[in-house]
Amino acid sequence: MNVSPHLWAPNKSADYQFDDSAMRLERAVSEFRYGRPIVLSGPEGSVAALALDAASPSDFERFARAAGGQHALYLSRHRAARLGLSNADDIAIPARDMDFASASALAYARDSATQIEWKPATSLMRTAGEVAGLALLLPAMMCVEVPRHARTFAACAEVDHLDLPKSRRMARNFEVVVRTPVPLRDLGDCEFVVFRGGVAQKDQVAIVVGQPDTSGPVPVRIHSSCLTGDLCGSLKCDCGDQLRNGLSSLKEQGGGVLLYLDQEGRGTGIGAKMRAYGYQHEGLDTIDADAELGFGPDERRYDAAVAMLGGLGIGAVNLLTNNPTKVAALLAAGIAVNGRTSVTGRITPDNLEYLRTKTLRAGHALDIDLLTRAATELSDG
Ligand SMILES: Nc1nc2c(ncn2[C@@H]2O[C@H](COP(=O)(O)OP(=O)(O)OP(=O)(O)O)[C@@H](O)[C@H]2O)c(=O)[nH]1
Ligand SMILES: [Zn+2]
Repeated sequence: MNVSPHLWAPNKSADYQFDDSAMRLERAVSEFRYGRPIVLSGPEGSVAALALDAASPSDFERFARAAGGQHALYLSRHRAARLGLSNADDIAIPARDMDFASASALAYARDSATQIEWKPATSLMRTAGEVAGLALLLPAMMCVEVPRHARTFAACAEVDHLDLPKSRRMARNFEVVVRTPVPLRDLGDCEFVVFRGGVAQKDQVAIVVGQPDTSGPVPVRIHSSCLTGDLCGSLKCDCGDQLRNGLSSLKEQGGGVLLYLDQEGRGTGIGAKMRAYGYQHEGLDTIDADAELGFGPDERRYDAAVAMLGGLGIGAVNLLTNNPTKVAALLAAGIAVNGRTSVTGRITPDNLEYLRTKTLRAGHALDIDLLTRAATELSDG
């Protein structure tokens, strides 16, 4: 049936305009992950960026051709420090004659060449680095300034320099999708509360054990997902034990809440975590292994946790953790932390160094004497 143009009266207020920061970021995150360039724009112009971690050699070549040789390799300050280039700056290394293998080696291989020319990264490149973080990609990308009116990257997803600061304000917009009872072994009645929101985030789950009284401080465990430890019983960390001991402790305390956050690998993602394991097998500790890949010691944010506690009507907690950053994040968000209890797991030959690094380098409240005795006993056989 043909509709006469006279009968079609578009309602302007119902148009799909989609001009918001979250949408632009989420599209850019998705494009980045598929190995396509994105464009970052600000008052100083525009920069196109291609995430090395997601790009194939042919994506790399295509980008280099489009950039006309003017492109540079962006690396985070953590990676720059590992290469001995800069302790303070994210950097940009001119890449005219760089091939895919050399760029990848500079981005994340050990013992890469260190005598190279570099400049501090521009602020738009740093914005691209943050988008890579949201996309759970390594903070390493090819970048090129896009001349005004150039059409080369016109089809690419675009992010405005203000989108990230704006999206940080949206990072705490979470809604409850569903609440459903799930009986759990040894714990009895529990309820799973699924939250959806944030920017480029998966759904997050709160597990309510028993019926905690939210009028006072609630026993709470904030647990970052660990596929290897929680699900598969990996001996390389204590996460699985902490998950189960944490839930049991909530029951013993008469009920409480476990927030299961989508923060695999301290917020770097399962891909980066497994790459970091490769470097741990070569002898690096967990923090240096992450730095080798360009990451800081802990890339996690706790906006989702704060939003979920708010959604559950919890304003004061007794936190089950050894991690001072979690306590600080809640306090900074105005949540009262009335107490802190340790949650521990088994010490094994495989997780001993992981636990020692947490204590000595990340300030976790674990008993270092106990860990040292365990190390001696394990080495004595
Ligand atoms: N990058 C990296 N992440 C790891 C490694 N081992 C475990 N993880 C991650 O470390 C995080 C552990 O999180 P949590 O269980 O919340 O523990 P935590 O920060 O140690 O603090 P508490 O358990 O609360 O004391 C999870 O995101 C794991 O996926 C590792 O070797 N490298
Ligand atoms: Zn773990």
